[in-house]
Amino acid sequence: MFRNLTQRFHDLLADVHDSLTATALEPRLMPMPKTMPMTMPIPMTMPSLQGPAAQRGVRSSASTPSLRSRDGTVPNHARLDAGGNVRVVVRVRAFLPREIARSAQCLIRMDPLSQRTTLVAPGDGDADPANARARARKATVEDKSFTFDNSFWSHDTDDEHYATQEDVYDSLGEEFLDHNFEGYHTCIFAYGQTGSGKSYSMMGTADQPGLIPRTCQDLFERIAAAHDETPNISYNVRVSYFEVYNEHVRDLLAAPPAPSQAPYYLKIRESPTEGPYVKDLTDVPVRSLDEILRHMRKGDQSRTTASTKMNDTSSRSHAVFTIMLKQIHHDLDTDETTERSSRIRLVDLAGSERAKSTEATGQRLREGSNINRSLTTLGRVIAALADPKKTPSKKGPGSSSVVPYRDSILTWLLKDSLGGNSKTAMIACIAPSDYDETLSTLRYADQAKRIRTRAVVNQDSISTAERDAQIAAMADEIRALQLVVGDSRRREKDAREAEERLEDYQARVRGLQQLMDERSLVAEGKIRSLQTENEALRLHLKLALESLKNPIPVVTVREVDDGVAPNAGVEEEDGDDDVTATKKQIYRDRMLLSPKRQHHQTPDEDKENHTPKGHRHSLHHLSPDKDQDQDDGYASGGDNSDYTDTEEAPNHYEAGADDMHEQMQVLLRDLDMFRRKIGDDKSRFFLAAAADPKSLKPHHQSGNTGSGNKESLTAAAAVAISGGALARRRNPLGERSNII
Ligand SMILES: Nc1ncnc2c1ncn2[C@@H]1O[C@H](COP(=O)(O)OP(=O)(O)OP(=O)(O)O)[C@@H](O)[C@H]1O
Repeated sequence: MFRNLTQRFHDLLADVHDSLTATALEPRLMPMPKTMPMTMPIPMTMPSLQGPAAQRGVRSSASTPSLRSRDGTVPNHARLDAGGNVRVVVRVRAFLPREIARSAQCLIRMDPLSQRTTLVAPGDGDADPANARARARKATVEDKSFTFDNSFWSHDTDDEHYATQEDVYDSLGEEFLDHNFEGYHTCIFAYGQTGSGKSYSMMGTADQPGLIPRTCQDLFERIAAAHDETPNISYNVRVSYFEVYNEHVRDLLAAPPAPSQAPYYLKIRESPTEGPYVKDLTDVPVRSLDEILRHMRKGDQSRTTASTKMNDTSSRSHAVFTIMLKQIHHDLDTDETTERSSRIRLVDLAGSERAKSTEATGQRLREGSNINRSLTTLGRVIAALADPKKTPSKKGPGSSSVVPYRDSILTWLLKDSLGGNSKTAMIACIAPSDYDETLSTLRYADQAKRIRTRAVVNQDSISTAERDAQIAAMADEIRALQLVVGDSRRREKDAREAEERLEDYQARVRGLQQLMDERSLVAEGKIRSLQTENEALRLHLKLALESLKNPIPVVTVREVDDGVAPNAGVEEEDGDDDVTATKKQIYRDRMLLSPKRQHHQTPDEDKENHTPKGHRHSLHHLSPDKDQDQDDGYASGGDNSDYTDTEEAPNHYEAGADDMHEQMQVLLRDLDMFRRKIGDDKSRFFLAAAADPKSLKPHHQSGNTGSGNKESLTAAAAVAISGGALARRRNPLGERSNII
């Protein structure tokens, strides 16, 4: 009956396993590298992996074997245990030369069966100065025992339970890499006081590679093996490496800044799906072990380390090496694509330190202070996660506690790993002889054991139809984006051309504007010239009119009195027709100014003859009074002396009329000629102004404007005066208005 029950139990377990496996993971996606031949070359930098140690089995009595059995299959309970506690292992290192020198005693005991670690209180024989304080509290100091998932005894190489680097990897690293291939995020971080062996466990040395290089090697071995087994799986591996130094994030894979440049720090952002992440962090795709090891070494060299009294190469920062693994599997039977993404986070924390022990000063002291502060926050986070009920909540009793992730950069960045979607392990590194520091580390580790995380498989499956729909949607999006890009390029080109056209247009407008300005200057000059010429012409005409209105006859009264012939009284001017005309005019005036003719003189003429003062003297004979009162030679000569005989008078008048007619004919010809002359003057004047306005300018611009202009005007006036005088003389019967 018992056998039946056992059989039923096994059957039931098998059913549950099958159904869960079918719903959770595609078995073919799980690579089984240990059964596969080693196809990846093993680098020379990892000799231990090629030696006998690589061939031997796990022999650390203090560690449990990997969850993955040696035949390459993954135990089912590992797959079912998605959520779980933080896995905590403790590792004690060997004595360092300085500890041997001071005859330090090993205070650590480990039970390989129970995985119990015991810290022994320093006894009376312990003279180690590091335990002076503990010895001083002798009454309260006692042995302390803690049980962990693994207790790695790495103190004495001769001990049969000695845990090598390989043992640590096989017990912890290998199992966590299994989880990564299953699709879980994982995190392994090393914690402990300075010089306790964290960097040694995580990075190792050239001949004793630690957890990180071994994980990288195993990763690429498994990928190579999986490719050989199932070619329809493709893998994508990316790596990043950063450090948190003095509460700043530095990219360890980026080119280091020049010595003169300030260090470049990265910012932290938080995504709703991925949680906190480092913005702009270098994320390098890697295809081989060599490549990833090269990046690891490069980042390791960039890491901030310094020599302290406690450690020659003390890490002054928390270093985070991250591997992103993506597995894409296409099932040909179902035509379904499955994608798993997992993150492998390997953290080498800076060590807690006492300023007194390290004797740090200056920058080292400041680093130590920052390290301790962030580790204290880590302790509070661990405490809050380990005992949520004990942690006070801001929302009051009963509500979920607030974990102070954001109190330090380290805890903020490790938020997901410490209390979220991750399978997490802590390697608590302890020195063999420092009671107080080791006790502190063991307490941390013991608390961390109680932290539960909620790891989930990060897997997406899509059917062919969904994938086709996604591809179609993406193709549509690409087409739309191409259109947008094409459109914006076209618009950009149009805008550029329009801009060029506008510039060309503006240049032309500027040219035209300049031309207009120049022409306007020329036109202004012309206008000024014309105005000047116009003024000159006005003056010319005015003088001509004045002259016409006030003719200046040259009369010598005495000669007339002396009975000289009509022409005798006129002053001679050589070769001047006008003089001849004047003489004739004088004679005509004599003739006209006889008492008979005086009746025909118009009142206007009478008035005009009185205006210019100078002329009045020469014209006073026109007044009837003057004719009677004064003997000016015209009246007496004309009326009384020459024609006393009334019978001879008509003949004399007839002869005079004939003479006058003849004189009038002459005068009319002269008048006609004068008109033409005036017309010529006028036309010449305007033609000259129109053809070349500047030609008239010198009168104004030559600097002797006064004299030049005067001369010109005088000449014009002279012409006008003479012409006007002639016209006036030749137009005694009111034809003045027709002259010009
Ligand atoms: N298991 C071990 N076996 C042999 N040597 C070890 C072991 N662990 C640590 N050491 C040695 O101890 C010294 C200090 O180790 P390590 O530098 O790893 O300490 P750490 O905890 O990283 O210190 P820090 O926090 O100051 O960086 C190194 O010389 C290292 O080689």
